[in-house]
Amino acid sequence: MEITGLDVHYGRRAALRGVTLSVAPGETVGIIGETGSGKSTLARAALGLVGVSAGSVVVGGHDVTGYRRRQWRALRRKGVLQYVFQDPLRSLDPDLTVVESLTEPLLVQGVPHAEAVERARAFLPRVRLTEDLLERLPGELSGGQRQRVAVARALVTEPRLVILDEPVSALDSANRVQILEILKELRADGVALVFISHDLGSVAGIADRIAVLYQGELVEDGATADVVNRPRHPYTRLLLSSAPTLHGTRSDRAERDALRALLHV
Ligand SMILES: Nc1ncnc2c1ncn2[C@@H]1O[C@H](COP(=O)(O)OP(=O)(O)OP(=O)(O)O)[C@@H](O)[C@H]1O
Repeated sequence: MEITGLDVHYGRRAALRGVTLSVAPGETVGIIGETGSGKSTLARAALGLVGVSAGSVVVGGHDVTGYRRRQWRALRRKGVLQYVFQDPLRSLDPDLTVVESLTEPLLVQGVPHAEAVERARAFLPRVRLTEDLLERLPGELSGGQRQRVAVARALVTEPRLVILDEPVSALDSANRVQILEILKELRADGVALVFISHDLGSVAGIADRIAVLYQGELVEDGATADVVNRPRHPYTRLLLSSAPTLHGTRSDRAERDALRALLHV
């Protein structure tokens, strides 16, 4: 995915300004930022769910910037990109059983029914789900199971790119760790992941690169180790000092306060 000079407005208010970001095949890019920084807007723009006022978005070689709804449907049908939202109930149709949710994207691609069911079954162990759940509705699953179904649905078509918007934020810590482990394993298939989170700690263990959004602008973009060990922007330093587990020590509150003052937050 190549995002270049992207501006998105809600009415007259800019939610994103001049955002440029590329995601290489098979790469995992973490996008972090506080609430309101524009993370979900970036995800929505990349998925064609919100109009852009300037710049371009290219996904899998397709310039999708001016795509209409019908073109988006055709692109999704090709299985180029998929998504997982924070609330699995938004990624899953509440009236479809697990097996129906998992086979639907394959059937849309023209995969025969029996083969789709077989591929759905075969995918279950990869997301630590068992076959006895196949006939359940999303409402009959735990939150962690639901999110694992949402991840399986996104990946069962073997897309080239998956955008995950706060995929672990609604989960307890055990389920969070489990989903992060599952995502790490799934990366081995060569899928590119865009992992959006307000929590640097969730992203740092999985991302090859980290991009930092601050008030609608990308203020930092680099290899994870560089961003964590040598952050350039004061806002990144603030995020790091608020995630003490990354460095194994409790950070200095005075430094945090000084950074906050610098950033006016
Ligand atoms: N549909 C909308 N209409 C008007 N303004 C919106 C809309 N959606 C988001 N915004 C505004 O755009 C800015 C960016 O919002 P966005 O949801 O992208 O941020 P975020 O970083 O994903 O935040 P959060 O972590 O809380 O989800 C915010 O100021 C928000 O109030």
